[in-house]
Amino acid sequence: MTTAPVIELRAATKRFRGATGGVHTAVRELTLSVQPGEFVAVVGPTGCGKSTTLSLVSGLEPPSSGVALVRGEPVLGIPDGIGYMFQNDAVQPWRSVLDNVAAGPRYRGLSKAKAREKARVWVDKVGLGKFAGYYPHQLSGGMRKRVALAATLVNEPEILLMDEPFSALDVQTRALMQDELLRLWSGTNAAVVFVTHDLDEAIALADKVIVMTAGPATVKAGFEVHLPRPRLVEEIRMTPEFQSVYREIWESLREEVDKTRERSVVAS
Ligand SMILES: Nc1ncnc2c1ncn2[C@@H]1O[C@H](COP(=O)(O)OP(=O)(O)OP(=O)(O)O)[C@@H](O)[C@H]1O
Repeated sequence: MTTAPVIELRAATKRFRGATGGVHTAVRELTLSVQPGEFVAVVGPTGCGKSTTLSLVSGLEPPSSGVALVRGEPVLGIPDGIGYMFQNDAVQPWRSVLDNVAAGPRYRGLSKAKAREKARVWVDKVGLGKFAGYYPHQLSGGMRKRVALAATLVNEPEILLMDEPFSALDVQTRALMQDELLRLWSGTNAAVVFVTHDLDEAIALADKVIVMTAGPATVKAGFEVHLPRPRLVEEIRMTPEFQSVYREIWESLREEVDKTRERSVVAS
């Protein structure tokens, strides 16, 4: 059964005016749809337009032509029900772990006590129960990521936009966070769009991997990932099924990566 997509980009194009007056096309005629509860990973060569694609969904940038729809409505501002996670997380250094996580519910109008009660549940869920009173500078990078994850999920987003959220972490912490994300996401019906440079990460997490072309970004190909869930990323990567999907997608992605490299050689 197909349901109505929660996110749709229809032939969306985004042009930016450069400082010297020229026009740069970051995203070209991009068509993409994401169903409720679907985990979509977006991979593409560096600088191709992946983050701009997320900005079209979040309303940070309007398309120059084409349309961006969330829940079937054109995106005019930042739609309700969207959560974000970026490489650099907006944890607030002056707030404790608990109050960082309570900030979203407070902003949405809950009393301090209610917001903290809700936050407590998520602080526990991400395994930071004993650190609720700590401040960000007292935590490791992985723990700060957990705070950011809890602070995002406490708002129960219907859509989660993630732009290389784990790329600054060391390999082991990264795998732990990927498992943590899958575990917490599986209890929701949130649609996820997860941008990454890392094809391993994309396949381990997603139901569908979208390969973008060298910039301007458009969808080159989409690949369904039929690996069973629940998944443990370090284990699933060892399976022959994973490796065969990896080879198939890498064939497609490699051409675009090569194009980007050739362009940068010509330009230098
Ligand atoms: N606000 C802006 N004004 C002008 N140009 C922009 C703006 N935002 C992005 N661009 C340009 O659009 C192109 C695509 O950028 P974008 O950040 O979307 O790519 P990306 O695929 O996410 O990059 P990376 O892989 O490095 O994270 C780049 O050439 C970038 O310089």
